[in-house]
Amino acid sequence: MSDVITFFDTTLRDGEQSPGCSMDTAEKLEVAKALVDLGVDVIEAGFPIASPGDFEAVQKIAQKFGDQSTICGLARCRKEDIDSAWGALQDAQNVRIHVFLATSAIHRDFKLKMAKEEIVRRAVDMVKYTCDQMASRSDIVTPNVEFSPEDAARTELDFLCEVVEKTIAAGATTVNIPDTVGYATPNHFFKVISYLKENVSNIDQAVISTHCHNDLGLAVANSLAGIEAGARQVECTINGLGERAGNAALEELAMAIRTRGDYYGVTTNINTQKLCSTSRLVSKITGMAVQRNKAIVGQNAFAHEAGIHQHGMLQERTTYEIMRPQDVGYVGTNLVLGKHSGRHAFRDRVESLGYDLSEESFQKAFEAFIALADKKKEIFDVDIVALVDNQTSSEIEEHWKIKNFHTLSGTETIPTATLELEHKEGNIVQDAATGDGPVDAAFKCMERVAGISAKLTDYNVRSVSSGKDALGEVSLSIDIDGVIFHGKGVSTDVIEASVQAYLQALNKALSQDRGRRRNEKKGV
Ligand SMILES: CC(=O)SCCNC(=O)CCNC(=O)[C@H](O)C(C)(C)COP(=O)(O)OP(=O)(O)OC[C@H]1O[C@@H](n2cnc3c(N)ncnc32)[C@H](O)[C@@H]1OP(=O)(O)O
Ligand SMILES: CC(C)C(=O)C(=O)O
Repeated sequence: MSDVITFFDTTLRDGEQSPGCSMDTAEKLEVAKALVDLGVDVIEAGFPIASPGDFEAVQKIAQKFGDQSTICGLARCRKEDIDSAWGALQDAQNVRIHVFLATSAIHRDFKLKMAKEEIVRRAVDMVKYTCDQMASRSDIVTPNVEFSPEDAARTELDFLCEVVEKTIAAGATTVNIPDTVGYATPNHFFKVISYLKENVSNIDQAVISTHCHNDLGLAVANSLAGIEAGARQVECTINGLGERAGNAALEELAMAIRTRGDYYGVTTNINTQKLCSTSRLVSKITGMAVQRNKAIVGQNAFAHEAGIHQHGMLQERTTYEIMRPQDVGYVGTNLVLGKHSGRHAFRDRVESLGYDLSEESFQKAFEAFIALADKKKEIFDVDIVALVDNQTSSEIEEHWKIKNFHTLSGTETIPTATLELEHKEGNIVQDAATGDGPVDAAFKCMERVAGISAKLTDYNVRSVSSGKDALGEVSLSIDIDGVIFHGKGVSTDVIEASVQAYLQALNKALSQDRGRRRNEKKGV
């Protein structure tokens, strides 16, 4: 049987220490519920002495969720802190008190101004005091007490061993080894945990835990190195929130352990399918956006845009994916269509949207897609539907085709359009016209070239997708000799879409032999 790693989530305590991420009690209860559903083993709900609000949140979370997860409160090595933590937790089931005291020379000398002996004495006394408080409840046989030598990663190893050994002897059931300032590297952290395992005589009486900060971007790597060395609890936060650059990200640790179970030989109780929804909830509540390329829960975490990758994915997903998106509850598009995409991915999407195109139509749609992708950052399904629909409806006989057009408009300018149209028999005609605006000028110009006089009866522009590079779809109707013809055009440029739509309607009219009045003039 492989060991199960205890997941200790501190989103509500260390995570809340991220500037701007404070949560009120109602928000903390919502996050706590999500953490319970996620399968987190221990929830550090707050630092009760810090404020009445924190006290209340820890108390309410413990009362509400203490039967489903272990709820923990933080305390300095001070009686008033421990009393406060116990005050918040004492009426709930499955509770833990987490006491901490810094041990590194920098913290001893400059912050606490305490000698090594005082540190040991205070840590031992306060662990014992905590155990005594908790044991006052008749059903608590072994008080659940965690001790953290703050800044352990920068503490002299022999002194760290002494503190850890004595606090375990005083009753700590978990010893947490914080890399408080994110100074460690994986090999270094592996050595610290290994050293404790080899040199602390009673180490087997407590669970070794990691608490890694991300100042060098190594929090997850260091936590994994800790697991390799024998740690069996990891402290982490959703989305890697936390003081400064944050803590080890829970979602990354959970998926690293799951994906590389072959290597670590351990498991977790995390219901990984809830990772993305929990991440979204925490992001919404704290207002801290998740970067798009964030591992596991970022919008791009399972998105493939490059044609070669998409082709590989369509043959066999594992060519470019080490995890299944559904295993983390990812909702999004895997194959993102953009300028780097190829025919395979485009065909796959077009087919999944329900189209069965002839080879010729597919080719034309693909060319239109590539042209659009050059102008637009992201192509959505609605864009493809508009493109293909436009393509299919333009399978009407093209008497005239746009070669190029140019419009001019402005406050001091007479709106003018210059067009070059190609007739189906090959001759090219150029003309120009003025109008009320560039669209009207272009319509008049097309009528002159095609030799048709039409009346615009309806004209609509709508945005197909969102963003400033969204596709505009123009649909219009023209009346020629009492018969109505419809046209549709799609482009990121609404004037171009208008020209396409108008010409489509004119072509339909010409197919019915309507309105040919002046074709002779153009030699057609
Ligand atoms: C590494 C970590 O993340 S530890 C957790 C950090 N989180 C927080 O600090 C958030 C909540 N903190 C708070 O609300 C406040 O800092 C409080 C309520 C805890 C204390 O507030 P204050 O009494 O005003 O003290 P202040 O924060 O200015 O200074 C910290 C005091 O705690 C002492 N202290 C720091 N760590 C410890 C410790 N582990 N055990 C005992 N005393 C400690 C400091 O020496 C200093 O003592 P002093 O007031 O006698 O000089
Ligand atoms: C309280 C301790 C565990 C802490 O947050 C740290 O050292 O970073």
